[in-house]
Amino acid sequence: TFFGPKHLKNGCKPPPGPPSLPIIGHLHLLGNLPHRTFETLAKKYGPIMSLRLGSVPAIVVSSPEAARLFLKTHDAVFANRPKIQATELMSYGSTGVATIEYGPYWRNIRKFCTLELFSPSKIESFAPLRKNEVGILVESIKKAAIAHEVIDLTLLAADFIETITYEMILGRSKDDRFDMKGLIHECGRLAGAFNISDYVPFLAGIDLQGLTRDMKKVSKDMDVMLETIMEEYEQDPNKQNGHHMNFIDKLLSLLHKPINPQDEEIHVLDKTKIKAIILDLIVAAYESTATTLSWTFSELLRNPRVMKKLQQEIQNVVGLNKMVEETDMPKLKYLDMLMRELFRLHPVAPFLIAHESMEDITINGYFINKKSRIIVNAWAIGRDPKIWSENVEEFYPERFIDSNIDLKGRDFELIPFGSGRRGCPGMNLGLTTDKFIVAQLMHCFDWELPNGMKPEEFDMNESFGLTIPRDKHIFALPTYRLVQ
Ligand code: HEM
Repeated sequence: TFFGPKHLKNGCKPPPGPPSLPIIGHLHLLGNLPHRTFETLAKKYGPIMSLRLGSVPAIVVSSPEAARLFLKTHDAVFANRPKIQATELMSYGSTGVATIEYGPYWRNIRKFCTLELFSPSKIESFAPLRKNEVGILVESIKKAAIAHEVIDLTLLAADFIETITYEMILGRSKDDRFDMKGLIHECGRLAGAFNISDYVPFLAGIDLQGLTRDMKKVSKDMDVMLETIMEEYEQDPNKQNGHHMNFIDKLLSLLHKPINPQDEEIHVLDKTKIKAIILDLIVAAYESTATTLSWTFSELLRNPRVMKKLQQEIQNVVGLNKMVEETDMPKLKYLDMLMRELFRLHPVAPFLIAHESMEDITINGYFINKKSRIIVNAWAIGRDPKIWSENVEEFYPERFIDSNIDLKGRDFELIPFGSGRRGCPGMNLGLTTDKFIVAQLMHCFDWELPNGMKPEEFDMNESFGLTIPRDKHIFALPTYRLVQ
């Protein structure tokens, strides 16, 4: 079998796993929703489980204790990202901040992004943008409410996130020449797919699933968009050259210069590297934030009790005669619990982003090969009845009343943003945006399902990619509820 004697090291075996087939290993087991398949398999084989994806060894991690071992105790060994066809083709040879291999260049670009995009003062500096755009959104929903029109909430939320992503990262208003959100959505689908070409190399040329073809197309379209944006920037006579520079200005001002002149290894930024950084950022920012919103609205529509309780809390703190401000957020304790509950059930990146081991290592007596694919099943951890009691499937924010379990990467029961070196640097930015828009839309409107649909009939089907988007859009009927 695959796990023959050569895989024994110091008498240690690889972690347990199901029997595999020749050549394809376990690829045939995955199904359409692999996070669910892996959850079922881990119940039988344990929280550190071996799989073989064609020729690639993979370890599936499915408990808080195991996640702590991989993302904290031995974080440095697992801080690499695998090079897969998706990142090679769609992220300029795996050179963006989320896809690049672990090392000094990654550290420098991550530091740059943190300083220019994710720091508390930068997040704060985008507050007027969020406020303005949420205001516009509320006005448009108000019109629909007056006309008793059902609205596509998924689309409105996606447009909102697209607009602020453009402003924050690309430093410009949304541009109707490009379907950025469509391209990003396609990137997410392709980057999350288990691509046979990655695992069974001799089949790569055949492109059985048609993924290579789709990746080439989306990367070409993305490149046209990024090239156009960068060219227009360079030709813009008003481009900033003082202290009000935005993210893309700052990045472009480093063109042909080292990103960190003090570093022992000098990495000069060229145009392709800049495109790769931007691309990874817009994909990571848009897809996760928009998907989170769509699941939050889904759970609220399906659980009118929770929606009412949230509305009541905001009403008590803010009052019905004005809109929510971001400064109200720290007072909204129920909203905070609600978001933790949301990420427990819907960690939008079910497997985080794949990690890869950089050396052979023995963990809990199990031998793990260098270059193993590490799949942390954050989705399964959120639904483990041993951690969360029997009502795991229920959307019940009150479970956090007496619980300090937080979602920021310290508590391994709840890791929607991952943890450790490769954990999400955009966490606070994403959370700030999502919480504000959820609070505002629930405060300004009552929401009902269309055509007398009952909450329990509301469809919660998922599709699968790097994130788990809803299968279908959400339609709902708003009623304005503020007195002004
Ligand atoms: C609700 C919103 C968000 C969620 C749930 C989320 C989730 C995640 C997860 C699970 C990872 C992978 C962690 C790992 O592999 O261990 C990640 C990585 C990343 N996220 Fe986020 N994210 C969100 C928002 C954002 C935003 C708004 C940005 C940027 C503006 C962003 C930028 C990134 C980047 C650059 C990485 C890669 C980090 C690295 O490889 O070093 N994320 N995110």
